[in-house]
Amino acid sequence: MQRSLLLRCSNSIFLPPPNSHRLRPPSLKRQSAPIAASSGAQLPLTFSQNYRTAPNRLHCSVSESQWKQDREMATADEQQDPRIARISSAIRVIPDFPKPGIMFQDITTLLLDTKAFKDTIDLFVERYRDKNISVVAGVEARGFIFGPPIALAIGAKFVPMRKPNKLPGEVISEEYSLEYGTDKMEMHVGAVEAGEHALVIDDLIATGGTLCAAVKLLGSAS
Ligand SMILES: O=P(O)(O)OC[C@H]1O[C@H](OP(=O)(O)OP(=O)(O)O)[C@H](O)[C@@H]1O
Ligand SMILES: Nc1ncnc2[nH]cnc12
Repeated sequence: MQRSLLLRCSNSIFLPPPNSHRLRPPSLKRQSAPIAASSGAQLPLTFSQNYRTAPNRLHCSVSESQWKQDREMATADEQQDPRIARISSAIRVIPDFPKPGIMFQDITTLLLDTKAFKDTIDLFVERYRDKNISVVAGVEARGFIFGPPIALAIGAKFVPMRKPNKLPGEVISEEYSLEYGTDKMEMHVGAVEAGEHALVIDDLIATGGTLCAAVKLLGSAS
């Protein structure tokens, strides 16, 4: 089993002040492992599953020990790869946006830093190439920024997971809770086939609701 890591966790939810937040590199997490929780556990940014062989083993929960293990591995990664600190510092943190108490993780500043942006994509590509991933599922909107270059580089198709009523074809949907509200995610029927390995890409995990919805959607697509 490989690690579950993430690009950025919303510090308003899980962790103390912004400076204690560090960028975590991407990694592969397979269906056999629990991936996420809404009860204080940090979640993976990316997720790969083979939902044909074991669809019922998918859980949006992660144990405390798994969480600690992921943190330790992430810290080790940060110490070993100098790109991670640079990427982390390129993400601007804006307190009280869009409402009091939210520490908004603003990745637009990362996009202005050409090296940090490229390093971000490269980290994911290095981790996920040659892993038999045929689908990169990008979560609207910020997963549309990071997902396509990763998909192209690893030779996978890109599947947009969109806000409701945006996709013109037949869709499957999943409702979920956000840090500040609720939303629904939709995916085109037929975009993903049974047996494919999918990698979910988004910029940030706060409650984990979005990631869980994406994983459920992929699971029900098979
Ligand atoms: O872990 P969660 O609590 O589910 O939150 C994480 C999600 O929230 C943000 O998107 P948002 O819904 O704000 O939409 P946007 O990207 O369109 O602004 C972020 O880009 C993730 O998709
Ligand atoms: N803290 C946060 N920063 C940026 N985007 C978010 N979406 C949900 N919570 C967020």
